[in-house]
Amino acid sequence: MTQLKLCGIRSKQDYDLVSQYSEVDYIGFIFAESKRQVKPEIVKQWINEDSPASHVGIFVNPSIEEVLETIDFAPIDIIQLHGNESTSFLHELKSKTNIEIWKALPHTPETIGKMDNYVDTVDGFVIDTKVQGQWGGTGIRFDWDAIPTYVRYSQRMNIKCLIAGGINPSNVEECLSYKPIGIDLSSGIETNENKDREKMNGLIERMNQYEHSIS
Ligand SMILES: O=C(O)c1ccccc1NCC(=O)[C@H](O)[C@H](O)COP(=O)(O)O
Repeated sequence: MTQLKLCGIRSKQDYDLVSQYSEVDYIGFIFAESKRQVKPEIVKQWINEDSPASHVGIFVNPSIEEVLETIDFAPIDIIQLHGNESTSFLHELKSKTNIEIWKALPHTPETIGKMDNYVDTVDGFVIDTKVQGQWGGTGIRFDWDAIPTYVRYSQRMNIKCLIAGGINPSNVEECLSYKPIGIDLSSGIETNENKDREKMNGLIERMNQYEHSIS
């Protein structure tokens, strides 16, 4: 099954809702400045460390100290970087944390070249929509005809690659038809800034329907 990451958990209620679905592989928390920003000491109280899902901490151009302090508080399995972090920063971060690091990159004609720069340093990629002045969580999709190029790249390089940006229950089957390795959603499962049970049910139902239709 396609890997599933749900991001931008803002409350214990959000966390408990998304944790109910066995299909969820990754649960993400935004530690960067955002309407979805959460504090590590609060996230620690929400996380169930026995959860089969991995917990992902999202940062934008953080300092090494900021990441270290955050993961000291919150039991984070994966660091996802959404800014302009350099490869030397990533090397240093890896040596100091020794946990999985994913680099988020906006989809542009130059993205594959950028992946080449990072591929030896990171454990995975998230390809998201480029929106001027925003780092992520925009609810806007990019041209999904590009997805197979990212899939071929990640298979060739043997590295994880999730597709993000504007995926929701209504378009998830279309997205899956491009055969991404994993997908990452935030806005598409929200109503009034909370994760929404009906949208979650719709998402999982349609993902399962798609999987059955191709099996
Ligand atoms: O979601 C945010 O507010 C955010 C802010 C700053 C950096 C990254 C952010 N989100 C990262 C994610 O992994 C989102 O899931 C991804 O961008 C997809 O979001 P959406 O288009 O809303 O589904």
